[in-house]
Amino acid sequence: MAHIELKGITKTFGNHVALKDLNIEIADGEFFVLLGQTGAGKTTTLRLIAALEKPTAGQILIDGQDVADWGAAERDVALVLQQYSLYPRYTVRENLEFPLKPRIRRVEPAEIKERVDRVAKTLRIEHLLDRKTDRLSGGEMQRVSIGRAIVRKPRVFLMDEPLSALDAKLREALRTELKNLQMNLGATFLFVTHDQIEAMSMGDKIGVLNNGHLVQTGTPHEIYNKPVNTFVARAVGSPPMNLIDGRLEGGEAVATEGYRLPLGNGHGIATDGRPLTFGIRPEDLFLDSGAPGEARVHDVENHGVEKIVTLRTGNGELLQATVPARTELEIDESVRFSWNPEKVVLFDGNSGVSLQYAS
Ligand SMILES: Nc1ncnc2c1ncn2[C@@H]1O[C@H](COP(=O)(O)OP(=O)(O)OP(=O)(O)O)[C@@H](O)[C@H]1O
Repeated sequence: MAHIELKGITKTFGNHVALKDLNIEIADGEFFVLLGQTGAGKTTTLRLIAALEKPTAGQILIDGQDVADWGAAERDVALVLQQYSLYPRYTVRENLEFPLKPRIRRVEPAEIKERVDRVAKTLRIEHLLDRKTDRLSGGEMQRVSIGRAIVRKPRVFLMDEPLSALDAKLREALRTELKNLQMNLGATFLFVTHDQIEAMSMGDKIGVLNNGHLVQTGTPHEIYNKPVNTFVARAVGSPPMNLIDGRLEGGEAVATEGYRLPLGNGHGIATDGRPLTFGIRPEDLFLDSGAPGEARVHDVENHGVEKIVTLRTGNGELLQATVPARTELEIDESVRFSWNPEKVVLFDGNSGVSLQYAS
């Protein structure tokens, strides 16, 4: 197990800056998720920690030691990729034994057997041990890939979108299993994904990466409820946070559209007239015949326990609200809406930075 620290890491490829002044601290035994869109720099971060790339600037510390001169073996990290890197002609058992065979590790045959059997049991692949890996399903192959990382008992697990090639149901099941596994092993995990649901459901901490910059680090609760800017606000939550442009006037949020909604206490730093973006989660926007906002029903999606209603305001702005499934709504029906004033997040209208964090 290990504590990892990236200090001021910059990585350039020619003129292209893949990572810029990245600072991340991952505690011993923590499940840290790096969330970002394609090209954000997620894989590069993992490759730097795994000693497959060298940083252009900055330091990587493992348990407080600068590992700049350490090779992959010395760093003792396991990398699990989206594509299963298994030997197809070998059995599952042989694939699991493989990382323990190099002479450098000197693991005794009896211990190899014991470790492989234990890992197979943990991952529920005991019945597959004698099967060739090219005869496995995608989910089984990914279990074996994870197993190959676990048998080695590495200090750190680096996982590069290991679930993204699987179908939705399997992904959901493996998400839970992987999280349980990490808790049982007490291992340090750095898991990268572009899937915000994966990030929210698995991470003890999430780091949101945008274009090589780490925009925010926090618990899933902090990232969801206190996004530092409108980028993070949009990156998590499904449907995403509603962002409404407007300004503050006498304690009310005045949307550019013309409707006014109340703002609760605790928003004292906002001055009248300043351009603002009001952020409100769909679960905090509600329909009520006496409410001040006017809109028409643009779309209704039935999700079983709830409905997601898209409202079209006077100027054609689209807002989303989650309402109980029993709510009856017709497309184009005229409705009134308001929000929970305590849940509104205010962002500067120009920079998009949350006023909670702005100076
Ligand atoms: N070896 C390389 N040479 C040149 N550019 C590279 C190299 N590796 C990565 N890059 C660039 O660095 C940026 C970050 O790439 P990286 O693979 O880390 O992104 P990512 O977040 O993992 O994306 P994805 O989700 O698509 O895998 C991208 O713009 C990519 O094109």
